[in-house]
Amino acid sequence: MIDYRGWRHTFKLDPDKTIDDEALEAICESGTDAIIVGGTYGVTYDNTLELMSRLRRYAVPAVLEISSLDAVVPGFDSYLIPLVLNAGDPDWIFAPHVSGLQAFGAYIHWDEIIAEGYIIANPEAGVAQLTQARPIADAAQAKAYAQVATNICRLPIVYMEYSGTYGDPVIVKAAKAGAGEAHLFYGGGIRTPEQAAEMAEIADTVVVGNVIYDDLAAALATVKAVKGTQY
Ligand SMILES: CC(C)=CCC/C(C)=C/CC/C(C)=C/CC/C(C)=C/CC/C(C)=C/CC/C(C)=C/CC/C(C)=C/COP(=O)(O)OP(=O)(O)O
Ligand SMILES: O=P(O)(O)OC[C@@H](O)CO
Ligand SMILES: [Mg+2]
Repeated sequence: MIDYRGWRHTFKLDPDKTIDDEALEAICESGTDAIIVGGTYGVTYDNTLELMSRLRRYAVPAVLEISSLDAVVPGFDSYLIPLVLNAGDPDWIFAPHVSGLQAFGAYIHWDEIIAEGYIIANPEAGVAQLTQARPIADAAQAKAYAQVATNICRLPIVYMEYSGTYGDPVIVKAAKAGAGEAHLFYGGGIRTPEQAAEMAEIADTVVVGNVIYDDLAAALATVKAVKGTQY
């Protein structure tokens, strides 16, 4: 089992976006703890395989966050399996997982599988629209969702997802309080070292995504900011 509990910083690379070799090397050699490969739309077998092959030149762990059954590619160090806890369309809670087990059950190494309880808090994000995510009303509700993840579903990871926008630290703190023994990932809208450090003081692992494609130097600066943080 990969030791995600030691991760403080990760980059999330989207197979549907373009990254040249020089930028990929800078990301992989940045000192980040792991690369997560994933995205909501446009993730295919071919673009995932291509990115995985390029990532294998580097020592940094690479894990695939599965968002489509058409893009389950062997060769990653582990597989993250999202469950969207606040999905308004219940088919996003378990239906693809049942299909996935029927399709891939014989090939699964269970010690490579890590489930994540997603709480989607940016209603504008593609993933919120796809899953028809219910809005998070307030901090108390965020805490309760996190408690559902850890105390009822026994999920090892709670993922506070603000994909595309910077989150509310009050909500993230409440999710951390509810997460208990579960490991808290925070992702969304981090563009500066200050934002990275602020969320790293609350969450166990900070995930940096879209800024990689907009401003590589800003993305790289988040690593040092997170690593210098006490929490
Ligand atoms: C041969 C081999 C390798 C075997 C492996 C076996 C294996 C692991 C099988 C899988 C079994 C299984 C249980 C599969 C389930 C797969 C599945 C399709 C689950 C559904 C996942 C799900 C709920 C997806 C919805 C979207 C989602 C939560 C995506 C997560 C990533 C995410 C939120 C990205 C953010 O998107 P982004 O595009 O960055 O957003 P912006 O547009 O805002 O930037
Ligand atoms: O792309 P950003 O907004 O940095 O979010 C990171 C990650 O949480 C997306 O799933
Ligand atoms: Mg993205």
